[in-house]
Amino acid sequence: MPQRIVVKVGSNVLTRDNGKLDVTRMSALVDQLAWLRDKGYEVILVSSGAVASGRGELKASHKLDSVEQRQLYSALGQVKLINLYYDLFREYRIPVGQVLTMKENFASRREYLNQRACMSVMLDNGVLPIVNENDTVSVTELMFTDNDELSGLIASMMDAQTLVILSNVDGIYDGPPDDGTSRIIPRVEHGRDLSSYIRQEKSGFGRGGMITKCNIARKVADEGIRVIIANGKRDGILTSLVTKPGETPHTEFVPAGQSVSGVKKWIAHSESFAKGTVRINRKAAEALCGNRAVSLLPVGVTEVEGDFETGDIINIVDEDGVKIAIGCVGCNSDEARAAIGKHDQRPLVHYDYLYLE
Ligand SMILES: Nc1ncnc2c1ncn2[C@@H]1O[C@H](COP(=O)(O)OP(=O)(O)O)[C@@H](O)[C@H]1O
Ligand SMILES: N[C@@H](CCC(=O)OP(=O)(O)O)C(=O)O
Repeated sequence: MPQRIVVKVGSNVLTRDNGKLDVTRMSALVDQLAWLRDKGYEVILVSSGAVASGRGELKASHKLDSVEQRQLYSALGQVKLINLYYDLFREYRIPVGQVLTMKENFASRREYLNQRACMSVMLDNGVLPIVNENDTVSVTELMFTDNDELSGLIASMMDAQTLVILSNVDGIYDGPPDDGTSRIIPRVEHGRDLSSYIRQEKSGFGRGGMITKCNIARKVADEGIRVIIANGKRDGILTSLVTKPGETPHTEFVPAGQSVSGVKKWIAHSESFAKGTVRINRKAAEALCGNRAVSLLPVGVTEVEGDFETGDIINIVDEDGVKIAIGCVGCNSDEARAAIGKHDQRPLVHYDYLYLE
C-alpha cells in the first residue's frame, strides 16, 4: 500500500506581501509534490489562496461587505488558482482534479462516504485531488474555521498516514514567533497543552490562525495520523522533510499508537452537527474514560437536551458540563428521555459509535 499524504498549503504561502499570487512558490511546491508522487506517495493537496488570488483581479463596482468579498474574490481566484495548478502539474503529466466542498457535505454518514468515494476513485486513477472550500456558496455559520480544519477532515476521511500543514512559520514556537529567543517545539506528545504559547494573531491572508492548526493537529494525531506543521516558504521544504527531517525545522504531533476506526473518525469530526447533549453522572463518566471499551447506558444518564433522531450526532458531557465524548445515538430523544436512569436498557451510544475527546 502506498503511503498517503495530505499537504495543506495556506493562503500566505501562496501570496506575496502585496497580496498577488506567488507563482514561483506555487511552481516550486508543485515540483516537490511531483517528487513525492515519484517516490511512491499518494498525494492529496488542500490548497487555500482562492480569495487572496482573486483580490487583485478586479475593481469592484461598490464597497463590498465581507461575505460579498469572499464570494466574489473566491469565484475569480479559484479559476486562476486551479488553472495554474493544471498547467504546472501538466509539465509532469500529472492529472489533477478539483474538489470544492463545504462543511455541510460531511454532515451525514452517507454524504461523508460519498465524498470519500469521489476522492478514492480519483486516487485509484492516478489523479491528484486539489481540494478547497467552496467559498462562493458556503454560508458563514456553516463554514470550516479554515482550510486547516478541512485538511484534517480530509486526512482522517482518506486514512492518510501523514498530514503536512504548510504555513509561513517553521512550526509552533514556545513564545512569540518574531522574538529571537523563541524556539520551535519539535515534538508534541499526546495531551501536551500548548495554549500558553499560542497568540491569537493570524498571518496577513489566513483565516484561522495557529490555534485552529493546533486543535486540528491534535485531533488528527489522536486518530493515529502523523501531523507536521512546517514553513511552506522555505525552499524544498517537502523534500527536506522526507530526506533529512532531523535538519528541517518543523513541529510534529506524535500520532497515537492505535488508529481509530472509520466510523469513529467520522464522528470525531462531526461535533458541529450535534443535535443534542446528554449529561451523565460521575460513575458513567469514569467508565467511559477508563481503559475498557464501554458503551453509554441509560442508567448513567441524568439529562437529555435537544431533539434528535436515531443515528444523529450528540455531545456527551459530565456532571460539570465538560464535554467528554461525541457519539452517534442509538435511539431518538423521546426514547432517550424515557430511559434516563433505568437499568437493563439498550445502550444509548454503542462503543463502536462513541468517540472520546
Ligand atoms: N506560538 C506560535 N508559533 C507559531 N506561530 C504562531 C504562534 N502563535 C501565533 N502564531 C501565528 O500563526 C500564524 C499562522 O497561522 P495562519 O495565519 O492561520 O496561517 P495559514 O494562512 O498558513 O493557515 C503565524 O504567522 C503566526 O503569526
Ligand atoms: N478557501 C479559502 C481559504 C481560507 C483559509 O482557510 O485560509 P488559510 O487559513 O490560509 O488556510 C481560499 O481559498 O481563499
